[in-house]
Amino acid sequence: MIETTLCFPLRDDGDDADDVLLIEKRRGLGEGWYNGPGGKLESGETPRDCAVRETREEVGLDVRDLEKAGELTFLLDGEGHTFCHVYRTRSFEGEPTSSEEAHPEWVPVDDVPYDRMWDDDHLWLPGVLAGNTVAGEFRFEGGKPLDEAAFVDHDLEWGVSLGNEN
Ligand SMILES: Nc1[nH]c(=O)nc2c1ncn2[C@H]1C[C@H](O)[C@@H](COP(=O)(O)OP(=O)(O)OP(=O)(O)O)O1
Repeated sequence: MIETTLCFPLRDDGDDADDVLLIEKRRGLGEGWYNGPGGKLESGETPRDCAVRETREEVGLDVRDLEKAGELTFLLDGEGHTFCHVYRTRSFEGEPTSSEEAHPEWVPVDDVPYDRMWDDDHLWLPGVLAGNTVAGEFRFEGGKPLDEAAFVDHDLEWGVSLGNEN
């Protein structure tokens, strides 16, 4: 199974609500859709280090103090395809900048474009952005690539204890 990360930087919008930093993905899996910065673990890398590296590479933001918010398993035709570690943070330095991989955009958490994201995101991302923790399994069918397969069903567990060691 491919091991991946997603990181959701949050900032106070100055009006008692939050913005989240999303990217419009410019290439690879999920191209053209919005998501958090993130990607595949390199060999020997911890998930947390991967989330920090990918966020720096994709949007030029140095994130710190990542809080583990979710563990998601994506199955394709009954087999494990991707395991994804999800983080959020309010601690970062720098200004988001576009790269070849991603175009960043601060978006109000109540205005996340779920219609332009993976079909599973509206099920778990609102809770993650509200501070909850989640473990989820999402089943896709129809063959590779995953972003052309159909999302068929899922199981979710909220308020899970994820520890902070990875
Ligand atoms: N169903 C799904 N819902 C979701 O929100 N994110 C998903 C997802 N399935 C995969 N992802 C995320 C995990 C990971 O951050 C990203 C895919 O990883 P990568 O960006 O590394 O993939 P790429 O094919 O672009 O890889 P590279 O060619 O190495 O850049 O998509």
